[in-house]
Amino acid sequence: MKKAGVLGATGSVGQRFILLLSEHPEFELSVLGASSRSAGKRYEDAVVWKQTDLLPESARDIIVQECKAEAFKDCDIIFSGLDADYAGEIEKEFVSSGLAVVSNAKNYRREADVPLIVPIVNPEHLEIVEQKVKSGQKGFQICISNCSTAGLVAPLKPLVEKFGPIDLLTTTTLQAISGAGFSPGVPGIDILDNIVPFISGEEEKMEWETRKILGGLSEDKKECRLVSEDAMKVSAQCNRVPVIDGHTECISLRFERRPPPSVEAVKQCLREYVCEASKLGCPSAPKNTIHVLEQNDRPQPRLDRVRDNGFGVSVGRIREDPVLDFKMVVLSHNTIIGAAGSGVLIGEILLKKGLI
Ligand SMILES: NC(=O)C1=CN([C@@H]2O[C@H](COP(=O)(O)OP(=O)(O)OC[C@H]3O[C@@H](n4cnc5c(N)ncnc54)[C@H](OP(=O)(O)O)[C@@H]3O)[C@@H](O)[C@H]2O)C=CC1
Ligand SMILES: N[C@@H](CC(=O)OP(=O)(O)O)C(=O)O
Repeated sequence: MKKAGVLGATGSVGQRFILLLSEHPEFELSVLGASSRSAGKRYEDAVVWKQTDLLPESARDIIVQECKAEAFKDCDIIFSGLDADYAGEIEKEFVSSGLAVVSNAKNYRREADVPLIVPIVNPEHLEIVEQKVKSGQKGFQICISNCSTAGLVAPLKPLVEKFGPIDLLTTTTLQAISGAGFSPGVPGIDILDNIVPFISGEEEKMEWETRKILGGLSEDKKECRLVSEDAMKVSAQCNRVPVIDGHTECISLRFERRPPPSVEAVKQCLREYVCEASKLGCPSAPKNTIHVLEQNDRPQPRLDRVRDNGFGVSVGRIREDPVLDFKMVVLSHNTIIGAAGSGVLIGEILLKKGLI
């Protein structure tokens, strides 16, 4: 068993890490960290537990630590769900102390030598980490994408692989409230009977991160190369809706190549896609990476977000678009494949590759 540390263990993403790691076959929950408000307390006393699954027995009595590398020095991997206002400095100290950090925070996503990973989409970018480990470097940073971006790129990857570049892409999101975190979280008065058509920074993140995730690597495999803005124009509009978990996205896209494929070919391509983590036999990898739904009123967050335990992405209403080529509705679990689940799956891939 590898020892796992969790930073930001009391938050929305942190609680999901606790659930995913508490009975994991390869990782054991070892050290938990949060702010000084929580440090020194038993996890059960520090956390305001908001998951519908019960707080796992194995986590209850762990004493929460301050997020200092010294307390985590025996961990094989660190999963971070830290508030981005504090993640930058804390994660830097962990990496420079020789620890492997897989983070949900946005702070280092734009660094060229930091892979931005959605494990069901671009695990090949972990080659950057492989180079670092081979050269003797101990600590390294991996970032997990923004949660809406994770759902968006899942169907795009197999489509681009099979049918060539997508040059125009629009997405309108309907994002769950768990995406806004728990401290303080979205007030009931703002979201009940309502939709909020603004999520700070989200549209810019989606538009930029999509180009990094679908891009390649430099020749020496040391840096990421973005798809250029000219080659792929991405436009996102983000909305907060009264759903607890699961981000829905209405997307439209155009392929550069003419003529475009048929609707049936697009569905087939998505159905057949098997992510690398599944091929490697990672325990959390989805059986079906993409679930193509045929019912005309699906996917729906309450009904479809837990497909493949939240590691699978659902795509429905795939049809021709009179403006671009195709439109479809994508649903992904924001704290599982959009956050903590991706972290755990990245950890499993690192383990299979002997990088931790
Ligand atoms: N929620 C989601 O769906 C997604 C979130 N993310 C990102 O993941 C990260 C965590 O998000 P989320 O779980 O929603 O946020 P929360 O607000 O729910 O949790 C934040 C966590 O950070 C800890 N924290 C706050 N201040 C400090 C500090 N000064 N030092 C150490 N720890 C501190 C909190 O501990 P304490 O309880 O002690 O205050 C808590 O554990 C963010 O960077 C977010 O942007 C990314 C993708 C999806
Ligand atoms: N902004 C996302 C969650 C999030 O925190 O994303 P990021 O890590 O990119 O800031 C949401 O509100 O649903």
